Amino acid sequence: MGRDQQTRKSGQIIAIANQKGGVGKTTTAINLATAMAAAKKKVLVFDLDPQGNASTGFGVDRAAREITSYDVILGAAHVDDALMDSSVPGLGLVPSTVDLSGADVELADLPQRNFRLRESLSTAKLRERYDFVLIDCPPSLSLLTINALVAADSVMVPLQCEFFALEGLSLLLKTIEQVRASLNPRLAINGVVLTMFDRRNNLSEQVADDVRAYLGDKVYNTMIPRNVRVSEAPSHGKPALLYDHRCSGSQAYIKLAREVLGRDRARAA
Ligand SMILES: Nc1ncnc2c1ncn2[C@@H]1O[C@H](COP(=O)(O)OP(=O)(O)OP(=O)(O)O)[C@@H](O)[C@H]1O
Repeated sequence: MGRDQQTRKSGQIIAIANQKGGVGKTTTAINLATAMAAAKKKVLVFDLDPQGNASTGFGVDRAAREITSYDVILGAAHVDDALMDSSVPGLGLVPSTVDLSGADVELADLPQRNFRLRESLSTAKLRERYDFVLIDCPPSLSLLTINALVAADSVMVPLQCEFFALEGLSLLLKTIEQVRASLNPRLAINGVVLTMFDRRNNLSEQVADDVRAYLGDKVYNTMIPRNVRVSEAPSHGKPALLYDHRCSGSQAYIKLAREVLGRDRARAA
């Protein structure tokens, strides 16, 4: 048994969230999970986005997604019934399909509607079985995202280095605060990851400086560069780390995983 498995009581559930679309949530879920698995961690990616891009990005064909996160969150299936092996050793996946887009309306009428995911994950004892569970959230502050924030120990926020980045962030931080106050007091901010950073663009630098001035050490030192290999990888059904592990994007996700694991060890100690 590894040293940090002896010292840490339980695995961490991390919601990867930002209500803004296209900021790198799915790309971060796929590649951070892969880099963690390469570091010998047991990782589960829970696809909670009806677009199902995390599932596609791991090469899971839509036709193969029989039991999905939709069934799990509505309580119609156990996590283990939906669990699939991904193309990465040691990395499991709960896939999603477009069915999940109807879940918000269905959840609204159910008892304990904010706690459905927490209940399903704890029934499956995922904290005892995995070092990390990464939940890929949809681009909204819907009941799905609230369920993820209620189930999680912490939130990781990918933030695209562009002009309106900070505007959306304050709404997200307010939502996290509300969830902490009423539904999940232990919810922490795991960290903010700056994505699609473009060194040649002054605006990218400016946004990164502003975010660091505003959030201090909540922001990871590692920035994910804009890199065409990262955007090509999903169409090959592979994480960027398997598609081209030497590209700058893959290397950045390996660095980010080291930083996340280092912070996790420090927290556990
Ligand atoms: N570092 C990067 N370099 C180049 N392209 C990237 C990078 N990160 C993400 N992309 C591309 O940007 C687009 C949006 O990324 P992604 O799907 O990860 O964002 P998202 O926040 O999950 O989106 P949504 O909100 O729609 O779920 C995708 O086409 C992805 O391939």
